[in-house]
Amino acid sequence: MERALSTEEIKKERHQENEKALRDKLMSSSHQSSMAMKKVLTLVFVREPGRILLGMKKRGFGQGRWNGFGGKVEKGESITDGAKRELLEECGVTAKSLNEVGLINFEFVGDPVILEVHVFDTWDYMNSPVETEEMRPQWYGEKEVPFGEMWPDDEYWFPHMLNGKKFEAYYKFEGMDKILDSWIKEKTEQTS
Ligand SMILES: CNc1ncnc2c1ncn2[C@@H]1O[C@H](COP(=O)(O)OP(=O)(O)OP(=O)(O)O)[C@@H](O)[C@H]1O
Repeated sequence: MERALSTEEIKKERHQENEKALRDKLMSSSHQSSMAMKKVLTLVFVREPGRILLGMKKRGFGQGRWNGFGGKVEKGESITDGAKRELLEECGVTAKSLNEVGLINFEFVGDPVILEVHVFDTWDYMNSPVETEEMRPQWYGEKEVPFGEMWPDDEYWFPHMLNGKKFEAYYKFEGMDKILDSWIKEKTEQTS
């Protein structure tokens, strides 16, 4: 017959259980981080007083949604060079300078790839936007941004950008429409 455990023995057992739980947690998180892959992307918004340039994505990831211009940073390219290249390729605009406005990490349930999106804006650019195979550009008043036809995260961080505030944010998606978890923090510096 099993005898009752003493208080000391119970404590020891609990301690061992906690240790094991902690070990499992650490192992699974280091496992995850060794599995996790990052894809570095850019997102650029052309600004003018009171209005912002958006593009309707005509194909690929985010098709059918209004967004800024951007895409994957290529090997050997700096993030800002990648941002400028995508802006030019997607709507014919050349940014003379870019302001860093935000950094967003996106996670999709079931996908080990984390998207690290570097968000920029520019007030200093050349050429009028033109439609390309990838994007149909359109100016929107800052108060008429069509959040209903954009990525659902946009409505949370756009106000920070429109107010000239830098931010860092995280969104965990289930599918393309549902945000399960998120945080956002504003940086103290002003961008404009
Ligand atoms: C999940 N919530 C999101 N909210 C807002 N914006 C998001 C986003 N997720 C991705 N984005 C942006 O969408 C573009 C995709 O670019 P994407 O077409 O994949 O890149 P690129 O043009 O290099 O691809 P191809 O090489 O043509 O396949 C890129 O600007 C990226 O920053």
